Amino acid sequence: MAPALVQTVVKPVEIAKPATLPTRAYVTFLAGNGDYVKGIVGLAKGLRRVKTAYPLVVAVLPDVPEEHRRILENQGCIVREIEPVYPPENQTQFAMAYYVINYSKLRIWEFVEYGKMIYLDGDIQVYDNIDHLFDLPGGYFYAVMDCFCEKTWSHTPQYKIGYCQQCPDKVQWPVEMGQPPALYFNAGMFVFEPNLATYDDLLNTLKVTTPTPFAEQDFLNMFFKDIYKPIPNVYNLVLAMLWRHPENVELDKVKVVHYCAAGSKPWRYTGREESMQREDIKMLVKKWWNIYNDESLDYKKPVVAEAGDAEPVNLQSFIAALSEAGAVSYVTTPSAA
Ligand SMILES: O=c1ccn([C@@H]2O[C@H](COP(=O)(O)OP(=O)(O)O)[C@@H](O)[C@H]2O)c(=O)[nH]1
Ligand SMILES: OC[C@H]1O[C@H](O[C@@H]2[C@@H](O)[C@H](O)[C@@H](O)[C@H](O)[C@@H]2O)[C@H](O)[C@@H](O)[C@H]1O
Ligand SMILES: [Mn+2]
Repeated sequence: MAPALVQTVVKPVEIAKPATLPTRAYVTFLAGNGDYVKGIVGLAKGLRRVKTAYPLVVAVLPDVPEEHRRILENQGCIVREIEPVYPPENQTQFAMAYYVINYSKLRIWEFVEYGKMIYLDGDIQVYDNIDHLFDLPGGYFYAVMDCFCEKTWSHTPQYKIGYCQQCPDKVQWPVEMGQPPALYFNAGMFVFEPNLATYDDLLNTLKVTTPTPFAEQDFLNMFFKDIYKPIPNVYNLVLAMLWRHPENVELDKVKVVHYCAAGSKPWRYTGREESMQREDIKMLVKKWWNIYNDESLDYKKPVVAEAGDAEPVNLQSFIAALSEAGAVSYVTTPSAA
């Protein structure tokens, strides 16, 4: 006798709604049609290598060519165009002339579809998973303390007296110079919460703030001074630390490397600049290239099964599985035959 026709009545299963976790993402910034796009491809592959659970958003200025945007999308990045942000008219000598474009980073506070983001410069590589930083308590600005010992700081009083926050006891801050500088972070990596009110406040404050040599890094340090919380150097190794404060670096524990020292950008590395022949620098540049060239780390678009090519489902085992889940009660009806 033909098996009784099974008429299934599928009850909607009450699926507990997950608590609305804030959406999270890494975000970086790309300007121009030059070779920084390689930095961001390397970053995207590096994040995949450490199996991050979150996407990488790339805020691109209008001058980033279509071809570069395609390259980044093909590496699984979410490409978002932003408008440039310029500081007020000024005569400032930036530490690097191109720093003026870095103010455009401020647009990322407008990405409010994300509850929490980790910003990473395009010349950064992530060698260990740092997703746990998204669980840091809200309401603060987290970043790693910078170093004042490179020539790029020669315009500052701290450089002139040899004071650095990385070794505050080596050269005491003289009483006659007032308060030592507030803790100062490197703006190549930070954990922040996009927020429209903060965004408006940032842009309005920028309009009335005289630009200074480290451009948006100085500005962000001033703006977030009261809620800035330092996090360990392992989350943003400013390369100069290797020769300026080796006592503060345990290279095998470093999770994030920031290729910001002059001549250290891996995709432009020639080894000619000062300190660039160091064995640790050569090792870190090679490490970056190994990831950049590793095709197994390229993005693979998820295959979406077309309706036609779905595997035939064994209805009985499917129903049995549903009934086990209590989702289905079915009534047998006399067979048609
Ligand atoms: O021509 C440029 C210069 C800078 N940047 C972006 O701005 C960030 C900050 O610049 P950079 O890292 O060169 O500053 P540094 O950390 O070396 O002072 C870079 O990492 C890139 O993400 C860019 O996309 N194109
Ligand atoms: O626009 C200003 C930039 O200032 C910072 O770079 C500097 C800073 O780290 C100095 O302390 C180093 O001496 C120097 O090498 C390095 O380039 C940020 O990394 C970058 O993202 C960006 O904010
Ligand atoms: Mn950088």
